[in-house]
Amino acid sequence: MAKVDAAAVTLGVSGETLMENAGAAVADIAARRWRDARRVLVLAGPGNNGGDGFVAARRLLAAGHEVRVALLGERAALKGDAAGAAARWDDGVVEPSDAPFDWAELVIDALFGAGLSRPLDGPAAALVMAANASGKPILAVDVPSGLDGASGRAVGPCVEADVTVTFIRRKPGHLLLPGRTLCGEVVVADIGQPDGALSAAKVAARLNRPELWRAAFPEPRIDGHKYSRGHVAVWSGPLLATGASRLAATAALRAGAGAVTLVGPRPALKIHAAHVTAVMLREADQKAGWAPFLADRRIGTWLFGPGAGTDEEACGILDQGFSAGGRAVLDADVFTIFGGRPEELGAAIEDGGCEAVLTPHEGEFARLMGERMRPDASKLERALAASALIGATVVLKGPDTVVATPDGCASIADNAPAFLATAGAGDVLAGICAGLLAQGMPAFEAASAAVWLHGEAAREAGRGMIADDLPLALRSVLGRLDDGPS
Ligand SMILES: NC(=O)C1=CN([C@@H]2O[C@H](COP(=O)(O)OP(=O)(O)OC[C@H]3O[C@@H](n4cnc5c(N)ncnc54)[C@H](OP(=O)(O)O)[C@@H]3O)[C@@H](O)[C@H]2O)[C@@H](O)CC1
Ligand SMILES: [K+]
Repeated sequence: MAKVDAAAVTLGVSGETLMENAGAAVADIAARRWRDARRVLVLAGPGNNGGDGFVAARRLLAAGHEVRVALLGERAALKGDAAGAAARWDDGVVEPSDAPFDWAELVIDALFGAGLSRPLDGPAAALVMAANASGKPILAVDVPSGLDGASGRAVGPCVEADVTVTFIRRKPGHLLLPGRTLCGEVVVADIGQPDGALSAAKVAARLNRPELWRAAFPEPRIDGHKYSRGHVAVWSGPLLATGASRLAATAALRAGAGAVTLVGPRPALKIHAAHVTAVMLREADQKAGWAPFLADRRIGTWLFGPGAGTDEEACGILDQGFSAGGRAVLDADVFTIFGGRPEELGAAIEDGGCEAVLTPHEGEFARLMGERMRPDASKLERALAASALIGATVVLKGPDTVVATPDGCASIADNAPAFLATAGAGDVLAGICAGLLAQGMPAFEAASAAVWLHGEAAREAGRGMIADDLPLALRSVLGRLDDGPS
């Protein structure tokens, strides 16, 4: 944002104008969201976030509100645009310790934004804790004070906002947890930044929405047939662990793959046979494994991991997958097999000439990566670093699932409902992903689409859903995709 700011100034829009527009947007949203709030307390900090607060204070006063400003730091110490904004505030300011929380009906948090450089302590921490304890509605300017907008982390005390008004674009911290919950509802306001200013920032991460991948989403062709829609091979778990691979296989089919085959030992297939109809079954010869099947020219995509096990036999089957090449979705037990050895996983993927998508949750990710990650790295940074190290698309799952590619693209999802955290849901996600890859969707788009569809399917199924419900719920979600952007 600092680069965008600088580019805006070069393109003829001053910092003063941007700040005026930012403060105006805050005042406008405050007045519209809290129509009945007459008494507004603005908490202003020592930088430009505080400057936005002074602009909002002046505008709310002009609109007929009663406004008080509590300033952290000395008025004379304000610099640049913030000093200008404070100079146009004709009233006085009060000390933070005198901030009239009891009097206020709305609190505007303009203490710290993008310039937060360390955990809050002393009077700043006390003011943030008093704001949270006041029970009054809080509108945060840019980010709740104390939240790191780049990582979504709050290393010290942090404002818990009801609404956060940010500018130009969401920042990763608005989406990554715990940031998302500390922000409340996020409103993005334009502040008159000139066209072209945004290209100054290399935007690596995007919000996961259909607009991101819709153009690459596979459309069935009227002259197509089941094999032209892609064939997915899913390695089955053993006799007493077939459920996970069956969930994945069913999901791959629902995601539009033309054909899906569960491959495994006969005793496991007998269990599958009692459950599936459209999913095909193929016995893997005890010696030859699934290598002959994968060598079939129609199998372009294979999925290994859910319920697969980690014994020597499972490792051998996984090796056969790598040797077969093609597109691979690697989940669950793969991260135990390669625990602490991500470089070796990367080498196996590369040697096989595979295009791989890995779908670990946080626990599996930690197991796979061992000690390699900086402890303070954000989820976004960790997913990008692992993806670059391994040479595969990484789907780091959670309520804020990040999809990252080796060339530095990322998406962050915010649509998964809390009740999606349930047994088997991850297997369904891996299956959707495989189903989309099999239809030729590029890995980043396929993985991002799978994550979004998975979240929407859970919403569609509603509370009380279990993983078994998700594949069927995909039908309505896919149907709505045709209705245009949501
Ligand atoms: N294009 C845009 O996006 C636009 C952005 N705009 C706005 O500008 C905001 C960014 O402004 P900013 O860069 O001045 O930083 P800001 O957050 O006010 O804080 C810096 C001050 O806080 C201090 N400080 C830091 N940490 C501290 C701590 N823990 N405890 C105590 N002090 C601490 C730090 O001191 P220092 O670290 O130097 O000692 C410095 O004095 C942005 O969020 C948005 O609201 C709009 O106006 C226009 C367009
Ligand atoms: K703030």
